[in-house]
Amino acid sequence: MTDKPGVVITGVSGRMGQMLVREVLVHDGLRLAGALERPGHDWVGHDLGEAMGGAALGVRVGDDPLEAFARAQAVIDFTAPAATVAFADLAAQARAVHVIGTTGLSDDDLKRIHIAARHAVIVRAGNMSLGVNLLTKVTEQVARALDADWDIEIVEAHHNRKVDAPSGTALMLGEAAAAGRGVSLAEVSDRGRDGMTGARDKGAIGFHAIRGGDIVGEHEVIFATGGERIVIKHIASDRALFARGALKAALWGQDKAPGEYDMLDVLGLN
Ligand SMILES: NC(=O)C1=CN([C@@H]2O[C@H](COP(=O)(O)OP(=O)(O)OC[C@H]3O[C@@H](n4cnc5c(N)ncnc54)[C@H](OP(=O)(O)O)[C@@H]3O)[C@@H](O)[C@H]2O)C=CC1
Ligand SMILES: O=C(O)C1=N[C@H](C(=O)O)C[C@H](O)C1
Repeated sequence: MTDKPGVVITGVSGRMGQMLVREVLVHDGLRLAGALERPGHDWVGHDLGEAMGGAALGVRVGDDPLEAFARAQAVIDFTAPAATVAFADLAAQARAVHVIGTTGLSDDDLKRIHIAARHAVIVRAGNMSLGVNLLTKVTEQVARALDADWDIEIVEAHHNRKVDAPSGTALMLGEAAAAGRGVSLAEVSDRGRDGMTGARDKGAIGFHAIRGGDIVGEHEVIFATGGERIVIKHIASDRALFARGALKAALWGQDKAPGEYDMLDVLGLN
């Protein structure tokens, strides 16, 4: 059926890029409209299916985002901050829904994404899974119920290829805990202690990152006080759940007004 919204996948040779291809090919409501890699990448000009080591798909890997976005209704983007910011401008020009999974974005990057969202729908989340998004709601509620005698620490674990820390998910959970406590995360955040740090600051929200092997993604929020501890944990064991969340967002965004949205909007948890 050609009237299904067409999706372009950026960074298509990446861990998430390839997972997104597999998931969109079996999706009932979306079709694969294009695949992109950066200019000079080995896959550019080759059939996507063959580049992935399988049968030909009849989709050639391109390196021209504007040309690809013009033929699509959605762009799904799990790449790197510099690429994502450039894609946000181009997706907005093409009026395509831009689903952003990329993490490690700076405040300047977020400002540029915010500007692009004046003209198109952008759905951005550091984690596209239902479980983690639900966990942010739970974290916010628990933090609201407890006072600053309860120390909050967030521990995340990922594979050894991950380039940013804390993870986007850890930051989402930190924001949720700070919102529940009625404070600004920027003011209380304490990242990766080392050396003679002194005693813990009351009210701090601590972040710790483990990197090793092929860990897909694990996040723990610890609320600790004298004599007791509450630990809330999410374990992702399959990247397909992030890809499925992103495809859900691409479809959800089709009839929305331009603006910035997140997975809580898509999942109806807001
Ligand atoms: N929100 C969520 O639910 C999730 C988010 N992520 C995030 O998604 C991002 C990607 O993760 P992952 O797939 O593991 O990473 P990979 O490194 O496996 O893939 C990234 C892909 O993006 C490409 N890329 C990087 N820079 C550019 C550029 N300037 N132009 C075009 N393509 C570019 C890379 O190409 P090259 O190899 O040539 O550099 C690569 O193909 C990370 O930020 C990660 O944190 C991951 C999982 C879930
Ligand atoms: O880089 C990854 O792999 C992941 N990144 C996201 C993050 O930074 O939180 C989501 C997931 O945990 C996997």
